[in-house]
Amino acid sequence: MATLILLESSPVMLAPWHSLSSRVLDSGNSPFETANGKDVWSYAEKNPGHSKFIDEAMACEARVAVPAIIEECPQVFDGIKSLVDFGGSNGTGLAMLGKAFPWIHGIHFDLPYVVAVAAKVDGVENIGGDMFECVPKTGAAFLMKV
Ligand SMILES: C[S@@+](CC[C@H](N)C(=O)[O-])C[C@H]1O[C@@H](n2cnc3c(N)ncnc32)[C@H](O)[C@@H]1O
Repeated sequence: MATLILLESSPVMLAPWHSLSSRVLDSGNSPFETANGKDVWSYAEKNPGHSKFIDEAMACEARVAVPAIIEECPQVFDGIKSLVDFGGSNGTGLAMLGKAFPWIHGIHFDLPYVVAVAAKVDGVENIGGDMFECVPKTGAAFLMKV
């Protein structure tokens, strides 16, 4: 979990804590936007190093959470032919699900700049897009921390 702790304690992520009043008293902008000039995902798009930092931090949490899902509730995936991981970051979680349940056609869906640098995984299709505008057709949806 080291990368997650390093991300959350980085100057970019700590600065919003000093701008909490922006939400309550001022413009209604999020504290992140007040501190860093853009919302969190636009900021990541313009700062590839920070985006990679987020992806790696999400992956270290996924390496803990997804094996627990696979071990504790495999029956959830019975009969599922296709599954979209919405906001799947660098695809770490979906790759683990695909390995555990190889009959599932996985679709890794995230913002285009995130998918562009995600690893290619056998049995997994990468699709970039904005989930608030259009989503791929699928049998099931997987959302973790989104
Ligand atoms: C907190 S991360 C969660 C990552 C992953 N699901 C996990 O739990 O490890 C949120 C993800 O949602 C993606 N995201 C944010 N807004 C999105 C949108 N409008 N459409 C698609 N993906 C989006 C981000 O790029 C990011 O990868």
